[in-house]
Amino acid sequence: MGETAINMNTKTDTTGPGFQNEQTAIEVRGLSFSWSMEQAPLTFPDIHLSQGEHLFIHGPSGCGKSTLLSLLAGMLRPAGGTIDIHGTDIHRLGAGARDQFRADHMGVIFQQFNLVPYLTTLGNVTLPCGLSAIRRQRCEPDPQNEAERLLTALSIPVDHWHRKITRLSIGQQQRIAAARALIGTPRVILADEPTSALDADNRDRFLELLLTLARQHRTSVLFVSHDQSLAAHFDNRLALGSEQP
Ligand SMILES: Nc1ncnc2c1ncn2[C@@H]1O[C@H](COP(=O)(O)OP(=O)(O)OP(=O)(O)O)[C@@H](O)[C@H]1O
Repeated sequence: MGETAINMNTKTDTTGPGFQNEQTAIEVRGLSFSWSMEQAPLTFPDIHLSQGEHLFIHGPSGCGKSTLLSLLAGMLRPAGGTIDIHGTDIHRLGAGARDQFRADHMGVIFQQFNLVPYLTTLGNVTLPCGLSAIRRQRCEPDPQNEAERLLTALSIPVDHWHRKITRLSIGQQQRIAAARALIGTPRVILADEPTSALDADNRDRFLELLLTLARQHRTSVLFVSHDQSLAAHFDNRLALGSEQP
């Protein structure tokens, strides 16, 4: 078995303005993961992100960006290393507690959206509030109103709000996945290629809204994208694989 770790030429710059003395949001140390015995393990650079910082993660296809987000979300278990989110080592939690921690504190935008096909747009957006009392209590004034405000900000027409999600376009579904991640202001947003299905106008509006809301609520954002033109919106960048930052 070739156990050579994939060479992760990395550069991380987490010296964004004004965050040096803030509370640590994410601390990743010595992280590695193996998909199988046949594949060389993926190794990841250490990450330190203070509360409210935004990190842009990029790198060539297959370098491990989605795997890293799944590890951070607690959906994959590392082969080695630790992931602390706001002081909790998430992989020391049992499966149920880890799921609840994710529901309470993380908004995840998956590459494949993971929307619930039999629910409406509003049903999908308010879903995290049914799974987490913390997220529900943070909605102003209530989950329905916050969902409507997010959908309006993301330009989803009112007549789509009560439609089944499968009757919406891919670009609309991607924005609904974003609204679901943002509702109830989680502490951390993990976004995997969240603008891949959007045209340039919607992409810019989406990114502006995501980062504006995140700044207002001091939410930390880890944002994965191939699209290097988006890097300028972020204080901090992390290059995985052989690509130069
Ligand atoms: N379910 C899986 N089973 C086995 N190997 C996997 C699986 N998912 C990913 N891999 C492998 O892990 C490595 C990292 O994959 P990952 O999807 O994290 O990369 P990525 O940087 O997100 O790629 P992309 O930019 O194409 O989405 C790749 O070599 C991939 O083939």
